[in-house]
Amino acid sequence: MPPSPPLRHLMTLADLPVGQINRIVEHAFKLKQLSKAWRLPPSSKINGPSHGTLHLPSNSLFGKTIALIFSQRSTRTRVAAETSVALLGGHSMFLGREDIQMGVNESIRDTAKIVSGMCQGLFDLARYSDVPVINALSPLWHPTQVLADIMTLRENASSFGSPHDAPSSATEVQLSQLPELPPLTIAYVGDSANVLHDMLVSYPRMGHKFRVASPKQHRAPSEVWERVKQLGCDGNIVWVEDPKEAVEGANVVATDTWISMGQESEKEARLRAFEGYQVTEALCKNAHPEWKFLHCLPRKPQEVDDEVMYGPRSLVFQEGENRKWTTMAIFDILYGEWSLETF
Ligand SMILES: NC(=O)OP(=O)(O)O
Repeated sequence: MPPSPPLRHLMTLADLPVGQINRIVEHAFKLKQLSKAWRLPPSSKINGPSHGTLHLPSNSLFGKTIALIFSQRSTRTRVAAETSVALLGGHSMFLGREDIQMGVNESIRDTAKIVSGMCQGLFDLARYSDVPVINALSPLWHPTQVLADIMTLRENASSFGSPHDAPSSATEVQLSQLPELPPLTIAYVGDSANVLHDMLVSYPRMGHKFRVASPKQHRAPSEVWERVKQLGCDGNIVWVEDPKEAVEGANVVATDTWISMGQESEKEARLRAFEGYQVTEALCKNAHPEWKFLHCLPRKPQEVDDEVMYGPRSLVFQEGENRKWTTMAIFDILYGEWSLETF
Protein backbone atom coordinates (compact mmCIF):
# COMPACT_ATOMS: atom_id res chain seq x y z
CA MET A 1 0.00 0.00 0.00
CA PRO A 2 1.40 3.48 -0.83
CA PRO A 3 2.25 5.60 2.23
CA SER A 4 -0.56 7.92 3.28
CA PRO A 5 -0.03 11.56 2.25
CA PRO A 6 1.37 13.85 4.95
CA LEU A 7 -1.29 15.33 7.18
CA ARG A 8 -1.62 19.00 6.19
CA HIS A 9 -4.50 19.97 8.41
CA LEU A 10 -6.17 18.68 11.56
CA MET A 11 -9.94 18.76 11.27
CA THR A 12 -10.90 15.95 13.66
CA LEU A 13 -9.17 13.29 15.75
CA ALA A 14 -10.48 10.83 13.15
CA ASP A 15 -7.52 12.11 11.08
CA LEU A 16 -5.01 10.72 13.60
CA PRO A 17 -4.00 7.17 14.55
CA VAL A 18 -4.29 6.37 18.27
CA GLY A 19 -0.49 6.38 18.66
CA GLN A 20 -0.32 10.00 17.53
CA ILE A 21 -3.22 11.03 19.77
CA ASN A 22 -1.35 9.56 22.72
CA ARG A 23 1.95 11.17 21.75
CA ILE A 24 0.27 14.59 21.51
CA VAL A 25 -1.25 14.33 24.99
CA GLU A 26 2.06 13.04 26.39
CA HIS A 27 3.84 16.01 24.80
CA ALA A 28 1.16 18.31 26.28
CA PHE A 29 1.82 16.84 29.73
CA LYS A 30 5.54 17.52 29.33
CA LEU A 31 4.87 21.12 28.24
CA LYS A 32 2.53 21.59 31.21
CA GLN A 33 5.15 20.46 33.70
CA LEU A 34 7.91 22.57 32.13
CA SER A 35 5.81 25.68 31.62
CA LYS A 36 4.27 25.67 35.08
CA ALA A 37 7.65 25.35 36.70
CA TRP A 38 9.01 28.20 34.56
CA ARG A 39 6.17 30.51 35.62
CA LEU A 40 6.89 30.18 39.34
CA PRO A 41 8.29 33.22 41.18
CA PRO A 42 12.08 33.53 40.77
CA SER A 43 12.66 32.84 44.47
CA SER A 44 10.97 29.43 44.30
CA LYS A 45 13.04 26.35 44.93
CA ILE A 46 11.69 23.44 43.01
CA ASN A 47 13.04 20.03 43.96
CA GLY A 48 16.51 21.56 44.13
CA PRO A 49 16.98 23.57 40.90
CA SER A 50 16.16 27.26 41.08
CA HIS A 51 14.02 29.16 38.63
CA GLY A 52 17.17 30.51 37.01
CA THR A 53 18.17 27.06 35.76
CA LEU A 54 14.85 26.40 34.03
CA HIS A 55 14.11 27.11 30.41
CA LEU A 56 11.00 27.64 28.37
CA PRO A 57 9.91 24.31 26.91
CA SER A 58 10.43 25.29 23.29
CA ASN A 59 10.88 28.31 21.08
CA SER A 60 9.51 26.60 18.02
CA LEU A 61 7.26 29.50 16.97
CA PHE A 62 10.01 32.15 17.18
CA GLY A 63 9.50 34.59 14.30
CA LYS A 64 6.21 32.94 13.31
CA THR A 65 2.71 34.41 13.27
CA ILE A 66 -0.33 32.20 13.86
CA ALA A 67 -3.66 33.62 12.67
CA LEU A 68 -6.59 32.79 14.95
CA ILE A 69 -9.64 33.12 12.74
CA PHE A 70 -12.74 32.98 14.91
CA SER A 71 -16.30 33.44 13.76
CA GLN A 72 -17.81 32.74 17.19
CA ARG A 73 -17.41 33.86 20.76
CA SER A 74 -14.89 31.74 22.69
CA THR A 75 -13.12 31.74 26.05
CA ARG A 76 -11.08 28.54 26.36
CA THR A 77 -10.16 28.05 22.71
CA ARG A 78 -9.02 31.64 22.24
CA VAL A 79 -7.16 32.00 25.55
CA ALA A 80 -5.49 28.59 25.11
CA ALA A 81 -4.33 29.54 21.61
CA GLU A 82 -3.05 33.02 22.43
CA THR A 83 -1.21 32.04 25.60
CA SER A 84 0.37 28.94 24.09
CA VAL A 85 1.67 30.79 21.03
CA ALA A 86 3.25 33.29 23.45
CA LEU A 87 4.92 30.50 25.45
CA LEU A 88 6.32 29.01 22.23
CA GLY A 89 7.91 32.36 21.32
CA GLY A 90 5.54 33.24 18.48
CA HIS A 91 2.99 35.92 17.74
CA SER A 92 -0.75 35.22 17.57
CA MET A 93 -3.09 37.44 15.60
CA PHE A 94 -6.74 37.24 16.61
CA LEU A 95 -9.05 37.88 13.66
CA GLY A 96 -12.69 37.94 14.72
CA ARG A 97 -15.65 38.18 12.38
CA GLU A 98 -15.83 41.97 12.80
CA ASP A 99 -12.12 42.47 12.10
CA ILE A 100 -11.54 41.27 8.56
CA GLN A 101 -13.24 41.21 5.16
CA MET A 102 -13.86 37.45 5.16
CA GLY A 103 -17.41 36.47 4.30
CA VAL A 104 -18.56 40.10 3.93
CA ASN A 105 -16.55 41.84 1.21
CA GLU A 106 -14.39 38.84 0.28
CA SER A 107 -14.76 35.10 -0.16
CA ILE A 108 -13.40 32.68 2.43
CA ARG A 109 -11.14 31.27 -0.29
CA ASP A 110 -9.50 34.64 -1.05
CA THR A 111 -9.06 35.49 2.64
CA ALA A 112 -7.48 32.11 3.36
CA LYS A 113 -5.02 32.51 0.47
CA ILE A 114 -3.96 35.97 1.60
CA VAL A 115 -3.70 35.22 5.33
CA SER A 116 -1.81 31.97 4.73
CA GLY A 117 0.67 33.88 2.54
CA MET A 118 1.55 36.07 5.51
CA CYS A 119 1.28 33.66 8.46
CA GLN A 120 2.83 30.29 9.29
CA GLY A 121 -0.28 28.68 10.73
CA LEU A 122 -4.04 29.12 10.88
CA PHE A 123 -6.31 28.10 13.72
CA ASP A 124 -9.51 27.51 11.62
CA LEU A 125 -10.29 27.67 7.84
CA ALA A 126 -8.79 24.57 6.24
CA ARG A 127 -9.87 24.36 2.67
CA TYR A 128 -7.98 27.01 0.80
CA SER A 129 -4.99 27.58 3.04
CA ASP A 130 -1.39 27.06 1.94
CA VAL A 131 -0.19 26.60 5.53
CA PRO A 132 -1.31 23.96 8.07
CA VAL A 133 -4.69 24.61 9.62
CA ILE A 134 -5.94 23.28 12.94
CA ASN A 135 -9.68 23.19 13.43
CA ALA A 136 -10.19 25.40 16.48
CA LEU A 137 -13.75 24.14 16.67
CA SER A 138 -16.50 23.67 14.13
CA PRO A 139 -20.16 22.65 14.35
CA LEU A 140 -19.18 19.06 13.52
CA TRP A 141 -15.83 18.49 15.29
CA HIS A 142 -13.83 19.73 18.29
CA PRO A 143 -10.52 17.84 18.22
CA THR A 144 -8.55 20.00 20.67
CA GLN A 145 -11.28 19.63 23.30
CA VAL A 146 -11.17 15.84 23.22
CA LEU A 147 -7.35 15.88 23.37
CA ALA A 148 -7.72 17.86 26.62
CA ASP A 149 -10.28 15.34 27.89
CA ILE A 150 -7.98 12.39 27.18
CA MET A 151 -5.08 14.13 28.92
CA THR A 152 -7.27 14.89 31.96
CA LEU A 153 -8.49 11.30 32.24
CA ARG A 154 -4.90 10.04 32.01
CA GLU A 155 -3.78 12.49 34.72
CA ASN A 156 -6.48 10.96 36.94
CA ALA A 157 -5.69 7.37 36.04
CA SER A 158 -5.43 6.28 39.67
CA SER A 159 -9.11 7.17 40.18
CA PHE A 160 -9.87 4.46 37.65
CA GLY A 161 -7.76 1.76 39.27
CA SER A 162 -4.43 2.43 37.55
CA PRO A 163 -1.50 2.07 39.98
CA HIS A 164 -0.06 5.42 38.82
CA ASP A 165 -1.26 8.99 38.92
CA ALA A 166 0.13 12.21 37.53
CA PRO A 167 1.79 14.54 40.04
CA SER A 168 -0.75 17.02 41.34
CA SER A 169 1.92 19.56 42.15
CA ALA A 170 2.77 22.32 39.69
CA THR A 171 6.29 22.37 41.03
CA GLU A 172 7.60 19.09 39.62
CA VAL A 173 10.82 19.55 37.73
CA GLN A 174 11.63 15.89 37.34
CA LEU A 175 9.34 15.19 34.41
CA SER A 176 6.82 12.47 35.11
CA GLN A 177 5.24 10.17 32.57
CA LEU A 178 1.56 10.57 31.85
CA PRO A 179 -0.08 7.45 33.31
CA GLU A 180 -1.89 5.00 31.04
CA LEU A 181 -5.62 4.41 31.45
CA PRO A 182 -7.17 1.02 32.05
CA PRO A 183 -10.10 0.23 29.71
CA LEU A 184 -13.00 2.41 30.89
CA THR A 185 -16.72 2.70 30.38
CA ILE A 186 -17.39 6.28 29.31
CA ALA A 187 -20.94 7.62 29.07
CA TYR A 188 -22.04 10.75 27.29
CA VAL A 189 -25.48 12.10 28.18
CA GLY A 190 -27.01 14.83 26.03
CA ASP A 191 -26.94 16.45 22.63
CA SER A 192 -25.03 15.13 19.62
CA ALA A 193 -22.63 18.02 19.11
CA ASN A 194 -19.01 18.57 18.09
CA VAL A 195 -17.35 17.29 21.29
CA LEU A 196 -19.36 14.07 21.23
CA HIS A 197 -18.43 13.53 17.58
CA ASP A 198 -14.70 13.60 18.33
CA MET A 199 -15.30 11.28 21.30
CA LEU A 200 -17.07 8.82 18.98
CA VAL A 201 -14.02 8.56 16.70
CA SER A 202 -11.50 8.38 19.57
CA TYR A 203 -12.54 6.56 22.77
CA PRO A 204 -13.66 3.30 21.11
CA ARG A 205 -10.32 3.06 19.22
CA MET A 206 -8.48 3.57 22.55
CA GLY A 207 -10.11 0.47 24.03
CA HIS A 208 -12.89 2.17 26.00
CA LYS A 209 -16.57 1.23 25.92
CA PHE A 210 -18.56 4.26 24.90
CA ARG A 211 -22.25 4.74 25.65
CA VAL A 212 -24.36 7.65 24.50
CA ALA A 213 -27.82 8.65 25.70
CA SER A 214 -29.73 11.16 23.59
CA PRO A 215 -33.25 11.53 22.26
CA LYS A 216 -33.76 9.78 18.89
CA GLN A 217 -33.98 13.05 16.94
CA HIS A 218 -30.60 14.22 18.29
CA ARG A 219 -28.27 11.49 17.03
CA ALA A 220 -24.98 12.02 15.19
CA PRO A 221 -25.25 13.14 11.55
CA SER A 222 -24.38 10.64 8.79
CA GLU A 223 -21.06 12.38 8.02
CA VAL A 224 -19.87 11.62 11.56
CA TRP A 225 -21.28 8.12 11.54
CA GLU A 226 -19.37 7.36 8.30
CA ARG A 227 -16.06 8.26 9.98
CA VAL A 228 -17.05 6.16 13.03
CA LYS A 229 -17.62 3.14 10.80
CA GLN A 230 -14.49 3.70 8.67
CA LEU A 231 -12.41 3.58 11.86
CA GLY A 232 -14.21 0.48 13.18
CA CYS A 233 -15.42 2.36 16.27
CA ASP A 234 -19.07 1.34 15.95
CA GLY A 235 -18.55 -2.05 17.68
CA ASN A 236 -17.59 -0.27 20.92
CA ILE A 237 -20.49 2.22 20.91
CA VAL A 238 -23.92 1.71 22.43
CA TRP A 239 -26.54 4.38 21.69
CA VAL A 240 -29.64 4.48 23.91
CA GLU A 241 -32.41 6.90 24.82
CA ASP A 242 -32.45 6.26 28.56
CA PRO A 243 -29.64 8.20 30.34
CA LYS A 244 -29.80 5.86 33.36
CA GLU A 245 -29.02 2.92 31.09
CA ALA A 246 -26.06 4.79 29.56
CA VAL A 247 -24.42 5.64 32.90
CA GLU A 248 -24.83 2.22 34.54
CA GLY A 249 -21.37 1.14 35.72
CA ALA A 250 -19.73 4.09 33.94
CA ASN A 251 -16.34 5.33 35.15
CA VAL A 252 -16.80 8.67 33.41
CA VAL A 253 -19.94 10.66 32.66
CA ALA A 254 -19.67 13.55 30.19
CA THR A 255 -22.12 16.08 28.88
CA ASP A 256 -22.27 19.37 26.98
CA THR A 257 -24.78 22.17 26.49
CA TRP A 258 -28.14 21.24 24.99
CA ILE A 259 -28.32 24.57 23.18
CA SER A 260 -25.18 25.27 21.16
CA MET A 261 -24.38 28.64 19.59
CA GLY A 262 -26.82 29.29 16.75
CA GLN A 263 -29.55 27.05 18.25
CA GLU A 264 -31.08 29.71 20.54
CA SER A 265 -34.34 29.76 18.55
CA GLU A 266 -34.79 26.02 19.33
CA LYS A 267 -34.36 26.57 23.07
CA GLU A 268 -37.88 25.61 24.21
CA ALA A 269 -38.08 22.50 22.02
CA ARG A 270 -34.63 21.40 23.11
CA LEU A 271 -35.35 21.87 26.82
CA ARG A 272 -38.41 19.65 26.36
CA ALA A 273 -36.51 17.01 24.34
CA PHE A 274 -33.73 16.74 26.96
CA GLU A 275 -35.95 16.62 30.03
CA GLY A 276 -34.56 13.92 32.34
CA TYR A 277 -31.04 14.15 30.89
CA GLN A 278 -29.54 16.44 33.55
CA VAL A 279 -26.43 14.83 35.11
CA THR A 280 -27.01 14.52 38.86
CA GLU A 281 -25.97 12.13 41.63
CA ALA A 282 -29.47 10.61 41.46
CA LEU A 283 -29.24 9.97 37.70
CA CYS A 284 -25.84 8.35 38.18
CA LYS A 285 -26.59 6.28 41.29
CA ASN A 286 -25.78 3.07 39.40
CA ALA A 287 -22.61 4.42 37.80
CA HIS A 288 -19.25 3.19 39.12
CA PRO A 289 -18.92 4.42 42.76
CA GLU A 290 -15.83 6.45 41.81
CA TRP A 291 -17.26 7.96 38.61
CA LYS A 292 -15.83 11.24 37.36
CA PHE A 293 -17.49 14.06 35.46
CA LEU A 294 -16.39 15.91 32.29
CA HIS A 295 -17.89 19.01 30.64
CA CYS A 296 -16.12 21.10 27.99
CA LEU A 297 -17.72 24.38 29.22
CA PRO A 298 -19.35 26.83 29.00
CA ARG A 299 -21.90 25.13 31.23
CA LYS A 300 -25.56 25.84 31.78
CA PRO A 301 -27.28 24.40 34.87
CA GLN A 302 -29.84 22.48 32.77
CA GLU A 303 -27.37 19.77 31.73
CA VAL A 304 -25.61 19.29 35.10
CA ASP A 305 -26.51 20.40 38.61
CA ASP A 306 -24.16 22.30 40.94
CA GLU A 307 -23.53 19.29 43.19
CA VAL A 308 -21.86 17.36 40.36
CA MET A 309 -20.37 20.37 38.57
CA TYR A 310 -18.57 21.72 41.65
CA GLY A 311 -18.22 18.48 43.64
CA PRO A 312 -15.29 16.09 44.00
CA ARG A 313 -16.24 14.06 40.91
CA SER A 314 -15.79 17.04 38.63
CA LEU A 315 -12.64 17.21 36.47
CA VAL A 316 -14.07 20.19 34.63
CA PHE A 317 -11.57 22.89 35.56
CA GLN A 318 -8.56 20.63 35.12
CA GLU A 319 -10.00 19.73 31.71
CA GLY A 320 -10.41 23.45 30.95
CA GLU A 321 -6.80 24.19 31.84
CA ASN A 322 -5.62 21.27 29.73
CA ARG A 323 -7.08 23.00 26.67
CA LYS A 324 -4.00 25.20 26.89
CA TRP A 325 -1.43 22.41 27.08
CA THR A 326 -2.94 20.26 24.35
CA THR A 327 -3.33 23.30 22.07
CA MET A 328 0.28 24.21 22.80
CA ALA A 329 1.40 20.66 21.98
CA ILE A 330 -0.41 20.71 18.65
CA PHE A 331 1.04 24.13 17.78
CA ASP A 332 4.54 23.01 18.79
CA ILE A 333 4.29 19.91 16.63
CA LEU A 334 2.39 21.16 13.59
CA TYR A 335 3.53 24.80 13.35
CA GLY A 336 6.85 24.29 15.11
CA GLU A 337 9.85 22.23 14.22
CA TRP A 338 8.39 18.90 13.22
CA SER A 339 5.28 17.34 11.68
CA LEU A 340 2.64 14.99 12.99
CA GLU A 341 4.05 12.23 10.77
CA THR A 342 7.48 12.21 12.37
CA PHE A 343 6.37 13.03 15.89
N1 LIG B 1 -14.96 24.36 25.30
C1 LIG B 1 -14.81 25.41 24.47
O1 LIG B 1 -14.50 25.24 23.28
O2 LIG B 1 -14.96 26.62 25.05
P1 LIG B 1 -14.96 28.04 24.32
O3 LIG B 1 -16.17 28.07 23.42
O4 LIG B 1 -15.02 29.04 25.43
O5 LIG B 1 -13.71 28.16 23.50
